[in-house]
Amino acid sequence: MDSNSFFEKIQEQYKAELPFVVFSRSINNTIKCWLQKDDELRLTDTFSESGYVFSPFDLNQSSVVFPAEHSEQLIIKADFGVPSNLPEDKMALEDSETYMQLIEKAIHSMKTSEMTKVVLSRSEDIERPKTSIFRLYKRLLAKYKNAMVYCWYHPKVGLWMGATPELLFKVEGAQLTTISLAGTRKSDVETSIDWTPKELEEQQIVTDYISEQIASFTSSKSISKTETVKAGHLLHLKTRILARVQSNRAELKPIIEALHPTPAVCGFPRELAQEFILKNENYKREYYTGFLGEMNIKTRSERNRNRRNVENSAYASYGLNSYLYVNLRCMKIDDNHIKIYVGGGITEASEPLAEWEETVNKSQTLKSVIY
Ligand SMILES: C=C(O[C@H]1C=CC=C(C(=O)O)[C@@H]1O)C(=O)O
Repeated sequence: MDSNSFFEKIQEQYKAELPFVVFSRSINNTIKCWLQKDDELRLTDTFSESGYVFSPFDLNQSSVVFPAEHSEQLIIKADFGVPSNLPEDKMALEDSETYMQLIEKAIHSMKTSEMTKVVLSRSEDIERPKTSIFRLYKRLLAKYKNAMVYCWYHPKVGLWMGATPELLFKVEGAQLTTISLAGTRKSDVETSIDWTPKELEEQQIVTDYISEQIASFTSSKSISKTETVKAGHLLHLKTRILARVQSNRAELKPIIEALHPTPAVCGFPRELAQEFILKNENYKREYYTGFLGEMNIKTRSERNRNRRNVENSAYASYGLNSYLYVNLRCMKIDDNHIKIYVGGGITEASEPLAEWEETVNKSQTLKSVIY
């Protein structure tokens, strides 16, 4: 199937007001879609289905699933196109005061409580230009080749689009991979980055937390060196954590509960930070900083492929694979408006103005494809 017929098919689905998700996987250079055959809203809190899941930040709210048995899946080789020369951003018009006051409040609270990090966020409403959502999606794809670029739609929920740099985790058979991501800089600096102690500390909190959270059900853990990675025009600190899940069939729910929400989108300790967010942010994150992706996909894997004298088929096995991403750098789109969601990690060493500017930079990554 070529790219035109692929997108035409999704467009027809959208016109018929049927649920779909289209997403890129840069790792194997593909774009895939799931088209649900009816418009039923199916929810999950067990994460045991084989399907595509779309979950909110607050898991007390429901997660939507497109079950495999009710969906058609299509896949094409990615043709990301060339990013057009889009004008650089218009400044955020919003009043920065409210957001900076919220940061001050968090810093004050950290001085008087056990909380050491909290991720605060805000949304920005802009008018939707006449561009079709598929054009917007293709522009995002062209600009964010390393990200998981998605567009998700359900007629009873709405339309979300984003380009996330953050894997929540993937499970391939018994192999669990997750990352810790934090720290943000603009990537226009040519010289190597001198990350500040505040940024390094913020990212280390995430790595330590993840290691601890998975310790009780994994073995053979290995933690990579921390590196600087690019996400659009931003840079982040990233560490990769690998481990084996101690059972043949890795059930998703305990892993999700252990890792979501990570201190990269919530804070530390998790309960205190989550309470602070839900009480003080003054808006609903909905699916922003939730997670999304394919879960429990039966996949054939072959072991010992190099051993010529062994019949391969004897060594082929089926594992369940899941690829879940944190919903960052995302927006909710309706007929006339686009709501962009952005946030950043706050510690006691945070400077409110710099934190505000960081969220402005993050919203620019999305706005630069909208206008
Ligand atoms: C919460 C967001 O980013 C997180 C991921 C990477 C770096 C972050 C930071 O530098 O604060 C955040 O923890 C967001 O982009 O809305």
